[in-house]
Amino acid sequence: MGFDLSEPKLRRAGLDYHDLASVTVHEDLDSAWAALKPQRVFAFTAHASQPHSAVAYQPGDVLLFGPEPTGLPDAVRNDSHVTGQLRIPMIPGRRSLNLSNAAAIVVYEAWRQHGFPGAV
Ligand SMILES: C[S@@+](CC[C@H](N)C(=O)[O-])C[C@H]1O[C@@H](n2cnc3c(N)ncnc32)[C@H](O)[C@@H]1O
Repeated sequence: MGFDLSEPKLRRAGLDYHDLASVTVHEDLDSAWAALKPQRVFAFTAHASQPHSAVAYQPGDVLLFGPEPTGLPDAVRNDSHVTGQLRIPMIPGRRSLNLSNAAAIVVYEAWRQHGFPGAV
């Protein structure tokens, strides 16, 4: 994953919201595929050409992001479970967004497409 999920750091990063998140740590990618049995997996990378907003997100979709320092390795991007590679548009000359911002943009887009269920 590329960062430490140990309790003090997670608590600090998540402020008082962290216990609202449901987090599962899988042993490795194969264990994650076995547990999730995904129909569709979107790998997010600045190297893709299709924009993240071009997809109609569905329940059960897996959104796959790379670790902060290195991004997704080629072997993961080209894993047979990955059904699409998507890019979040950026202004020219920028290499990438940080991981939390990238994840927030995509999750929010999926939530927006479904009419923000559960929002107030
Ligand atoms: C900080 S970035 C990784 C940077 C890494 N040094 C690189 O050049 O690939 C962490 C993760 O955020 C996601 N990400 C960041 N910017 C993105 C973009 N413009 N489009 C899609 N995914 C992005 C990717 O999943 C990436 O692996």
